Amino acid sequence: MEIAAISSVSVAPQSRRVSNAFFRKIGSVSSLSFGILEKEYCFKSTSLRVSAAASMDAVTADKFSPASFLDKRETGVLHFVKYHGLGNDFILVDNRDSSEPKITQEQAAKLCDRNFGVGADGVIFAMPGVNGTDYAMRIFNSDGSEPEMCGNGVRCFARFIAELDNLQGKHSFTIHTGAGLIVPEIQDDGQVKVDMGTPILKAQDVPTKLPGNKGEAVVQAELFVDGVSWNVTCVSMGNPHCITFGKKGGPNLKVDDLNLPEIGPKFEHHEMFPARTNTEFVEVLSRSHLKMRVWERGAGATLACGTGACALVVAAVLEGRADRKCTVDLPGGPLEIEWKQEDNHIYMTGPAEAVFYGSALL
Ligand SMILES: N[C@H](CCC[C@H](N)C(=O)O)C(=O)O
Repeated sequence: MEIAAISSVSVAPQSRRVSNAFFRKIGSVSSLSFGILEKEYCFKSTSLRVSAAASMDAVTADKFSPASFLDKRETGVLHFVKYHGLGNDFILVDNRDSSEPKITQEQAAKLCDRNFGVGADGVIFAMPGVNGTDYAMRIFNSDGSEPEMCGNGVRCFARFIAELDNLQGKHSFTIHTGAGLIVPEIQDDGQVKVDMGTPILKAQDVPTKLPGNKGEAVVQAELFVDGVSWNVTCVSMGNPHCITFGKKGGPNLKVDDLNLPEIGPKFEHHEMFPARTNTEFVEVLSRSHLKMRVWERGAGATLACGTGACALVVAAVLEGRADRKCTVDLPGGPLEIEWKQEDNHIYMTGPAEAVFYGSALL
């Protein structure tokens, strides 16, 4: 499959400038004059043309609007904006004109490839609202599978919409997702606070085949992985999570010592999780400070997982290890999580940042 050219220009600080002329040309993907570096790379059955403009003269970035860039409709070209939430990174697509994703799950997987594509943990589509919500969000993981929800992704989604609509300051949106209604609110300081809804604890709704052992919930239950017994608690945030603080009868986890690529897939594909699972390995630093590493369903080891951070606070409270308001340290940075007693909703607060605008030939 011809993956094709990827042209990207960093949305850089004010000091650097990008050219609308550059973006006008992207559609034709013609070789641009002046300082174009165009190389042909052939990898087995695929070939990839990468063209990257060197410096261009131009207007300042603040006169450049994402909407104008994303407005282009060349066939076979996908314009996107790359975002990340604590290093959990996504290709964001303005899909507000259709309820069908602009690209297939297979194309998404290829775009997420960090060598042959743009590189990302997933592709997120901003789509028209459903049943009166402002918008709808769909996401494809980097393996092409479609999860119900993404916490870091929905913070990026909120910032993406604000940029597209040139909104400044505090704004909140109602978003229809596979996990139901999700409401992110952009704070004055640029952080995004998200009402992530309520945790789902009923075993069969996580889903897990482990039997409920605390009412219908699975709390500190035994899970055998490769003959080793782990204590696990299972929580859904619309997507399934298996949370462990360590092996049965063993010492508390030191998450930095874990070999995630070795152990992660064994949890992800475990027979007790019919829809696979995200797995959070957690270290308790205090009753309000937790540290985690995550192996994500459909994405592997990521630098952060927002739904996972929410799920692990629920698990820590259920296991009596933590209070309802915690700072969760992820490899990419901290998230503030609160599981409110009064409404049973979980609130997550954290950053989301744009990195660059790009166009990919499909
Ligand atoms: N891989 C996850 C979806 C992304 C979740 C994560 N990136 C987050 O921030 O919540 C799944 O298949 O359920």
